Amino acid sequence: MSRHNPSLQRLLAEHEFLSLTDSQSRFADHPGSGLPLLAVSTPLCEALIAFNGAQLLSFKPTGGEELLWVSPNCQFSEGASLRGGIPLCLPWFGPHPSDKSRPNHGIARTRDWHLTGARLDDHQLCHLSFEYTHNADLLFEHDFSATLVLTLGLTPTLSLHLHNRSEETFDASWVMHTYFAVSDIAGVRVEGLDGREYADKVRGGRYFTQSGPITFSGEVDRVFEDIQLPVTIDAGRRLRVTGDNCPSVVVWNTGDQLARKIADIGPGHHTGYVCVERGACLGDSWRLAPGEERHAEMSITPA
Ligand SMILES: O=P(O)(O)OC[C@H]1O[C@H](O)[C@H](O)[C@@H](O)[C@@H]1O
Repeated sequence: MSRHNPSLQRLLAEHEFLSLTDSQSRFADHPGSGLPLLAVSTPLCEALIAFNGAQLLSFKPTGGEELLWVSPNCQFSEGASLRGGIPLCLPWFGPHPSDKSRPNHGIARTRDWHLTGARLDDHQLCHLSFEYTHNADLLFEHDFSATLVLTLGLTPTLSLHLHNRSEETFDASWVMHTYFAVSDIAGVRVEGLDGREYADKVRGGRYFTQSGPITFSGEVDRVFEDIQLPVTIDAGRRLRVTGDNCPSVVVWNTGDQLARKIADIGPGHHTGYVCVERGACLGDSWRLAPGEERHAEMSITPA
């Protein structure tokens, strides 16, 4: 388990801005057996990260509001997929392309990641590196390593480095699946996709053209490819989601009906979040040759 790894113990001892905490004290009354969390406290922000998935669960700029939503029914257990924050879906997005029995959205979000680096720079930006090393197994047959670097200032930036350590070429699709906290989904608009084609997962993956901003009056599950520009969320506050090498944008909310059927969301809780995800999936997926490394970055800023 991550909390026993020597590099974590050394980094905790070296850096006052880092401490260990747990889900029971930070997310009281949530189901599950509990998880260790890394707490970050700097002059610019407060944040919580689960080693399970290297998942940013909470981010609050100093003097500002919480950016991320965590479901009141999020199950905090080792190896669970945590419903909220920014899960990293990797090395496949959605159902596995050829074997539907494998977990949705790959394996990275449910594995244990190691904190391998931490520093606070001269501008008080906190840089954290988390690593996951995958040795071929029954769920994904290729060796790879992934590094997720979180840069936390008044805003968060997440960088992904993916390295094919195997001797074969493989395809990877992935997204940073951000759950943004909103006061009511009914008033949310997602802008910047007008006129673009999307695969509508609510209508069997068929393609349609977006007209105007995306609004939410029921289930929305749209995948846009080849989007180079930022996307803006208008939810009272305005947030810009910018990607570098993140050409895919996924916009998701369950709506009322589907929320009732998903145990870790539950009746009425769809109103508190909107997912606007950036990455590389469908036709934007990555093909990595043996030894190849690729890099991508997503940042979230006020618009
Ligand atoms: O329930 P999960 O496996 O976490 O997936 C949650 C959602 O993720 C994405 O946004 C997909 O486009 C949705 O189709 C999916 O339902």
